[in-house]
Amino acid sequence: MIFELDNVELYFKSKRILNGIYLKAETGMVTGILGSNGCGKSCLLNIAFGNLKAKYQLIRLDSKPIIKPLYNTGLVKFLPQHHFIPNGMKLKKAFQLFQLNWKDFISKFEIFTGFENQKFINLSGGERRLIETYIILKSESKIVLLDEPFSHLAPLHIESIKQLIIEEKQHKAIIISDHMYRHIIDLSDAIYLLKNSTTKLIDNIKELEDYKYLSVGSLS
Ligand SMILES: Nc1ncnc2c1ncn2[C@@H]1O[C@H](COP(=O)(O)OP(=O)(O)OP(=O)(O)O)[C@@H](O)[C@H]1O
Repeated sequence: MIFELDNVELYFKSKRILNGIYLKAETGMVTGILGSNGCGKSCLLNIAFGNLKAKYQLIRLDSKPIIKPLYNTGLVKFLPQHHFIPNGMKLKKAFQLFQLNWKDFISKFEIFTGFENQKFINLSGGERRLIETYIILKSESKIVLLDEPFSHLAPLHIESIKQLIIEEKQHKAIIISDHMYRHIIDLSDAIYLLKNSTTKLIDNIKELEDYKYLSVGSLS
């Protein structure tokens, strides 16, 4: 499946946030979005999901325009920056709702053994992020949108989530944004830099320094 987001123009009052955006993602690929704070990465993912309506936007799936919000197609899962599992929900209930097997999860993340009756609110920030990222990555979809999945995660968990992303991309198109640019560079088959309201497809990662997203020497 090929997902395209095209010709996006977003304003908040008279402030232009996005303009002339193009982004393509496809099954078998991880598409990374990099950009500085406030450049519009979360807005872009919310527009893709259907949470936010821009002044102009065009979404195509396999070249066909999609008019209804993408979340209504049943094809997409979205990890937003904020938590989406209710505080009082037990973990086993969250897994049930997303039709995921708790034992499969435990086989990858043993430290959660015995946590199935815990309420979401009783987990640490990193534990909550890990559970939500796992649920979004593993549950049924064709397109996955991940907004800062690595926030609050310990290095070993980041490596496990990266491994999961590599497994899941075999049958999904994955779009990911995070400030941990080295992990994004590692994982991505294509990278877009969001700067001056628009996307630039990065051919050579040195361009990330040329466009002043990174300071010179960061990549050496
Ligand atoms: N509901 C809103 N009303 C007004 N302005 C908004 C709203 N939501 C976002 N913005 C503005 O739009 C811009 C882009 O926000 P966005 O959250 O997409 O940035 P981001 O690239 O994800 O930033 P960060 O990396 O810091 O999370 C920011 O200047 C933000 O202040």
